[in-house]
Amino acid sequence: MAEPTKAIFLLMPEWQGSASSRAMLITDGAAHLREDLPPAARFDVAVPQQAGDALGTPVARLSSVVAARDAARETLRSAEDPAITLGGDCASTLAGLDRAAERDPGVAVLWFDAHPDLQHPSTSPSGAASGMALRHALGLGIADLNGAHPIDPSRVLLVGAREVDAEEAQAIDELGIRSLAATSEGPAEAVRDWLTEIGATSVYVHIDLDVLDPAEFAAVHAPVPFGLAVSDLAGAVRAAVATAPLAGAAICEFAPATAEIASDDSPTVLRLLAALVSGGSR
Ligand SMILES: NC(=[NH2+])NCCC[C@H](N)C(=O)O
Repeated sequence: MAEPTKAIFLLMPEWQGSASSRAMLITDGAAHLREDLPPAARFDVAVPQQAGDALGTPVARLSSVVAARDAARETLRSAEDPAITLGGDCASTLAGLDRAAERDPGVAVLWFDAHPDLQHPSTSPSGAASGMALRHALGLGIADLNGAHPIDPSRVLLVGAREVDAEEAQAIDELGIRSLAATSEGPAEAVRDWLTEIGATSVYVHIDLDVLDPAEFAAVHAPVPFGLAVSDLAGAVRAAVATAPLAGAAICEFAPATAEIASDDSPTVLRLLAALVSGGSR
């Protein structure tokens, strides 16, 4: 039997990085998830309440996104166990991902998302920091949001991206970022093979819930058809953490429109959490 991974949970109800007019549903979603997290391992990140200011940049609500990231960083400073950030938009991944890269330069990043989040602020169609999250993790955005420990693009695998802006397609090409289509058979095996091929010494798992097929998961702002089945996503995550130890993770964009949708879909989030800490058999 595999040893479960001991992890801490960072509840980070950040919505300011989202472009949706219904972004505040993320706050409701976070409140819902909070109840299911073990209190002893749960840390509430002090996300500003106010929308914040772009600070003269093209990034909407940048001041609040930066303040939230810094608050998460502070929480992580003394943490030993891998951290799983949840309850926020995709930019909520930044502090945990940077922490994982600081601790292990050999970390590999699995980016499960309907979008590659590789927009640069200067070309972003929305100004949403969430759509620029991976670019900043690579250290290729603006100084306010760039990671202090940039990930090498060769250590990133995009899984399930199917709504890709032209600038993002160009970046994927130029940076040589590998990707796996949502429709590909057996994502677990492909993920395992890739981690082995690049010699990953740990793995950071970013999950935007919109990577899932809308037929199986409704609690996102803007569902994108033809996504991953829940069982395929959970299986790929289990395969990943069985191949390399979990360095950290984020589960983002849980935005249930109603209490009923929240109740229907939160078990899926818990299933993904279980997969993240499943440890695998090493
Ligand atoms: N993490 C997300 N929800 N990303 C959506 C991004 C959509 C688009 N590429 C943008 O930058 O606005």
